[in-house]
Amino acid sequence: MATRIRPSSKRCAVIGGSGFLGRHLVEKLLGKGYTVSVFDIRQSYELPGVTFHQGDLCDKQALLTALQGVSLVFHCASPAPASDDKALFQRVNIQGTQTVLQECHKIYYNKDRLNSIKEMLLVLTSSASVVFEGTDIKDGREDLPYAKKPIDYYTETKIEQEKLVLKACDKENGLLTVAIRPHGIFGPRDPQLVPILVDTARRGKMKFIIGDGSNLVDFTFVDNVVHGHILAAESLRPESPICGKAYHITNDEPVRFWDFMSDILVGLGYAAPRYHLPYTLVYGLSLLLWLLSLLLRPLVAFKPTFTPMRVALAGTHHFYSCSRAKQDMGYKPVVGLKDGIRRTVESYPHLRHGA
Ligand SMILES: NC(=O)c1ccc[n+]([C@@H]2O[C@H](COP(=O)([O-])OP(=O)(O)OC[C@H]3O[C@@H](n4cnc5c(N)ncnc54)[C@H](O)[C@@H]3O)[C@@H](O)[C@H]2O)c1
Ligand SMILES: CC(C)CCC[C@@H](C)[C@H]1CC[C@H]2C3=C(CC[C@]12C)[C@@]1(C)CC[C@H](O)[C@@H](C(=O)O)[C@@H]1CC3
Repeated sequence: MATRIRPSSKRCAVIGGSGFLGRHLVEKLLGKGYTVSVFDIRQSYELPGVTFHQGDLCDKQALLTALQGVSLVFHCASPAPASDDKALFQRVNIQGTQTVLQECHKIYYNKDRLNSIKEMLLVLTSSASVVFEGTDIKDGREDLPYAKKPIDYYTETKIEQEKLVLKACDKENGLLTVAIRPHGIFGPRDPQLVPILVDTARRGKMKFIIGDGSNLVDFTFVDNVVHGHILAAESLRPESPICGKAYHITNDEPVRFWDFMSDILVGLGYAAPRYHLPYTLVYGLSLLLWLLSLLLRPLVAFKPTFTPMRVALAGTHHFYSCSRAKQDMGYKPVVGLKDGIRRTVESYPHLRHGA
C-alpha cells in the first residue's frame, strides 16, 4: 500500500527519467529546487533529491506509487525509434500513455481536500516528427496536419500519444496538459545521434552525402529542450493559452544536415562526408533493404544502418518555427548551436577517432 505524501508544487515526477532527455531534465529540476520522483523501467544513476521507482509504464500500481504526492508530471518515456517493434511502440506509447492519464486523474480525484493541489499538470515530450512524412518541411508551424502516412511505427504511435494527451486536457476536471515537440535532440550522453554516427563512420559508411547537401534541418541542444519543458510546466495554468496545445522547441537556428554531421565528425577526428549520391537512389535502396530485413527476420536478424526514416531525415528539409513557444511562454534558446556542438563533442572522448 503506497504511503500518501502531501503534494507540493516543488515536487514532480519524470517518467522516463533514466533516459537521455529525462536525466538532463531531472538535473535541471533539482537545480531549480524541485524534488523528483523518477519512474523508468531501468535505473541508470543515483542523485540526492531523486527517488527512483523502477517499473513498466503499463503497470498501474507501480506508476501510482511513483506519482504519490506529485502534481506535476513530465512524460518522456518511449522505446528507442531504432527498435522498430510495432507491438512495443503501441504498448508503451499508446497503452502506457493511457495509463499515465488514468493515474493522473486518479491522483487528482483521490486528493486529500486539505492539500494544495489545484490541478494535475502533465507535460508530454512529443516530437516534431509527428507531422513529417518524408517530404520537405520549411519553418513548419504547429497547425500542420499530423502525418497521414507516418514513416515508421515510432512516429505513428507518437501521433496517437500526442492526440491522447492533448484531448485529455480538461480544466473543469483539473487535468492540464501540454505537448512539447522537440526535433533532433543532441548533447552529452545522447545514446543515439552521435554514437550511431560514429559507428557508421568507423564502419567506413560516412563518406557520402545523400542528395546535394543543401537541406536545412533543426538540431536542438538538450538544454534548450529541457528549458522548453520547464517553461511549459511553469506556464501551465487554467487561464494559460498553452493548455491542450503542442509547441515546437528547437534551437531556432536551422543548419544544413550535412554541415552538422561534418562538424560532429570532424570534431571527433573523423573525415567529413564528401561524395554525393542521388537522394532517390539511396531512398529506394533503403526501402528495399528494409523490406528484405522484414522478410528475412525469421531466419537472420539484420538491421540496416540506412533506414528509410534516416535517409529521409538526411536528404530533406525539416525545420520548424518555434514562434508559438516564444509568444505563449517566452521561450528563447539558452545555448546556441555552435556552443552546443562544442559541448557535445567534448563530452564523448571515448568516441574520438583512435580512442
Ligand atoms: N532524442 C531525440 O532526438 C528526440 C526528439 C524528439 C522527441 N524525443 C522524445 O523524447 C523522449 C525522450 O527521448 P530520449 O532521446 O531521451 O530517449 P531515451 O531512450 O534515452 O529515454 C527514454 C526512457 O524511457 C524509458 N522507457 C522505455 N520504455 C519504458 C516503459 N515501458 N516504462 C517505463 N520507462 C520506459 C527508457 O528506459 C529510457 O530511460 C521520448 O519520448 C522521445 O520520443 C526524442
Ligand atoms: C546514418 C546517417 C545517415 C545518419 C546518422 C545520424 C542519425 C542516427 C540521426 C540523424 C538525425 C537523427 C534524428 C533521430 C534519430 C537519430 C538520427 C536519425 C530522430 C528520428 C529520433 C526520434 C525523434 O523524435 C526525431 C525528432 O523528431 O526529433 C529525431 C529526428 C532526427
